[in-house]
Amino acid sequence: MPITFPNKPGLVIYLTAGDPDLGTTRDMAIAAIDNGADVIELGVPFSDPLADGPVIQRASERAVAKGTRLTDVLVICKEIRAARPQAGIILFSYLNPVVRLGMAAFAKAAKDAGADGVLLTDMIVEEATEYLAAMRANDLAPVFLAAPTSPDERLKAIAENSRGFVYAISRVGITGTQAELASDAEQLVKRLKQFTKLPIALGFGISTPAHVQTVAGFADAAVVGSAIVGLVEKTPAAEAPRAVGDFVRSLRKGTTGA
Ligand SMILES: O=P(O)(O)OC[C@@H](O)[C@@H](O)c1c[nH]c2ccccc12
Repeated sequence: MPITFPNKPGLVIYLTAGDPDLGTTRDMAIAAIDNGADVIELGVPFSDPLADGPVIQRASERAVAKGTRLTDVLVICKEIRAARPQAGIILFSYLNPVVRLGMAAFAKAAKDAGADGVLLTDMIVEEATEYLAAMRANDLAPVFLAAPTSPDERLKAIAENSRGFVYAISRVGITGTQAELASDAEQLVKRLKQFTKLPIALGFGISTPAHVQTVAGFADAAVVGSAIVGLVEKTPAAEAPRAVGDFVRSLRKGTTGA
């Protein structure tokens, strides 16, 4: 399915799959969708998550320690797809687990699992020929990350090769919550808009309803990761889906979304 953002602004929710366990991740994804998430980023846990701040690193460690593998994440992807046919689902991974499976096999498995798109954090657009071919062959949307430090010609390549949306990183550094949204963010979204009509989703440091409202002023969607993963960390598994659903609903307060 093509990725769409029915709500204004769009809301993308990141979950580390397998934390606290795969069944709970599935139920949290469904609760997030039912409370206004347009797109779920289903994160494949990885032992060396370079771009991640401490909250997501800890979640990844817990999920890896439980033995969560890419193939397990594909299983819950399929379950989420079956439960909520209309939602956007992006498989979110570092390159390493994907390369181990093989790019072509991964793309086919992602399609079979009902994913709409893929985001590989450490895949750079300049080296993406095989990846892009595999995405195209399986009608999957490749999403690339754009950073405030990227020069215009990189932003252009990122925008032209992304499908579904472009992920704009609000600041240089690692994932994690912060009090104020970075001032670079609006400028980056403007620069990307020169090169594409695709929706621009802004991520890194968005954790409150006020942040989401601010983002709505200049971007098409907000990505929320660490705030959700941190909530999951401190909530007993049985209560986590409801807690995530309530939090997602609160993020929408004051917006025109669901
Ligand atoms: O955690 P934050 O600051 O809310 O940012 C979203 C982010 O977590 C999610 O999209 C993400 C998780 N791991 C990443 C690695 C690279 C880029 C983005 C990500």
